Amino acid sequence: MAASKFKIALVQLFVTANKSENLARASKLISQAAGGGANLVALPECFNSPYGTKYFPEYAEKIPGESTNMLAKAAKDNKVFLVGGSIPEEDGGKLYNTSTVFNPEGELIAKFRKVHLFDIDVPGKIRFQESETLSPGSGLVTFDTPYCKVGLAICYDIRFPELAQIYTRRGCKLLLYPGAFNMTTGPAHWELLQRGRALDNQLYVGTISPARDEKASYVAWGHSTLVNPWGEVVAKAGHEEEIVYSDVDLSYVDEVRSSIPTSNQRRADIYKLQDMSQN
Ligand SMILES: NC(=O)CCC(=O)C(=O)O
Repeated sequence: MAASKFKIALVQLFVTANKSENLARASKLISQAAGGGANLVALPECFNSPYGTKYFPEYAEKIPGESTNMLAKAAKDNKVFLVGGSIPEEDGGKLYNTSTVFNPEGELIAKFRKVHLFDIDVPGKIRFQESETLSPGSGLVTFDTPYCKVGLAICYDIRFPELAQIYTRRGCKLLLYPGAFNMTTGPAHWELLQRGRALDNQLYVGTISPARDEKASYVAWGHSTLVNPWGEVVAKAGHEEEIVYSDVDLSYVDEVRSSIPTSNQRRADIYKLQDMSQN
């Protein structure tokens, strides 16, 4: 029988422009998280490089490559499920924002390329166009653990509720979003979006941000968070480097879903959600 509780660690890594330093720090914090009892450890979006369109080509790697080799080893050495945040990936002359997941044997069990690119223009505040250098992924990705099925997406993807609904339909009880919101949208939307996805779908939602670096060209909001199926924040980081731990109680997902059974109350006669993804 599947365990109904497990411990998650959200590693809010301080990311610099030095890739080797980022990999070494990430590896150290993964070991620390495992030592703290985590069964599943997750890193932030762009954990190996600064977040910015000009950096993606410079730091992009093949998969497997230097960064994912480190992740595979860290997962195996520490016997944890490891969600490797994301890295800029190069494949076939295109660049992607890609998340990889490793099991406790160090095997790659999932690879997700950010589906919705972060292209926004908030006048006088922030303009960011990921599509200047990145291409979007074209598939949705879940992975199995002995605890539950987990749905994976990256940052801006959290703004698209259909994606979270499809993962829920596929049986996920936890959604993870490595992400790097900023000082404009972070305070306004970061927690609200997570609580919205968690409440709509009655599951756990975890987000993992880099720590805030005021000197970086893109200043991340921080505040890596875990929200429960009732829509409550159960663990939340500040903005500095830290590891946030929390228990994920899967029986609570079942309890909330049976108390307020929205998934059985949909009106398929008047609207429907269609899963077009091949994976
Ligand atoms: N890295 C991202 O996708 C940032 C998304 C973001 O900040 C938002 O407001 O959405």
